[in-house]
Amino acid sequence: MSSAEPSPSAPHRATPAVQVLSAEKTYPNGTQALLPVDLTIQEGEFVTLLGPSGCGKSTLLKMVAGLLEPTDGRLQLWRKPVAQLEESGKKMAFVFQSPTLMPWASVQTNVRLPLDLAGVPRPESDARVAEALALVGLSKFATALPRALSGGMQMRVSIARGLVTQPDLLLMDEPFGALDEITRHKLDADLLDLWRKKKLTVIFVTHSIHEAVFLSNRVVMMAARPGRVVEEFHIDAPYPRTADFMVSPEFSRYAKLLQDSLLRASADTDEALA
Ligand SMILES: Nc1ncnc2c1ncn2[C@@H]1O[C@H](COP(=O)(O)OP(=O)(O)OP(=O)(O)O)[C@@H](O)[C@H]1O
Repeated sequence: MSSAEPSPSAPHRATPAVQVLSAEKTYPNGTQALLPVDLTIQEGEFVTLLGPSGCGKSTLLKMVAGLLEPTDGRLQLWRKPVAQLEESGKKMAFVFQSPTLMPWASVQTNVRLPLDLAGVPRPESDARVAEALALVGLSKFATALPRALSGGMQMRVSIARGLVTQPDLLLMDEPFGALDEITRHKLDADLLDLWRKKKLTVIFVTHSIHEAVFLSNRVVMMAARPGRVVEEFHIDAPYPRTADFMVSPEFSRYAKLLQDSLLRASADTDEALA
């Protein structure tokens, strides 16, 4: 699925897609999930949030999605408040760790759901469902029920359901965390193809250093208790990134940098607990 066209490791255009402006989050029970975070993500960037459990990765992603309000500070998408994203003519989609498919409905009905909810008429929704299924390589399974599919294929359905709305911003919370390693690598590679083809802006949450190096333009390292951003790394390797990249000295160098940073972030977390 890879194309030969060179893709810069820098974003496609210098337009901020996401601006997190001193946004912080304390849950009603008093848990300080995030100290103020400042983060700008350019249009077309692939940014990964990495860090020990409980450092606020999901909280930050949900605030970007508008699913959670910051306690203080604010967030903007294409320079508009998250709730007014539509005014910018841009769209976002959220892909969760679990595919959360309707078990009684076919693959195509599952993928069509966001379009049905938005009242998109049938001929147009049919075409868009077909395109989304083709993008994730599931055209042949349009009429199958989810239980007939493997975990990796179900995750593809979930990604197709995100893509069917033709989003500009794709938010992914550990989407491949529950999959075996081979399936995960395949989906990572396919995701990079989609990102390049559709010029998406992606924020991706993972616990995997290798996945972060393979996918990202930039990795944001976070520490816990309280959750905060501690370091950032630019992964300046060119795209397309192939299996060869994963066994290159360059890859190992980035993986070591991230591993050391993750150890520091985890030590900070342990100290906070002591
Ligand atoms: N609804 C909630 N109410 C209270 N505390 C919460 C809530 N959701 C998350 N937390 C707490 O906020 C902190 C950050 O949680 P969050 O899920 O954002 O971290 P994370 O980095 O995504 O963790 P993980 O890697 O384990 O998924 C944790 O201490 C968590 O227990």
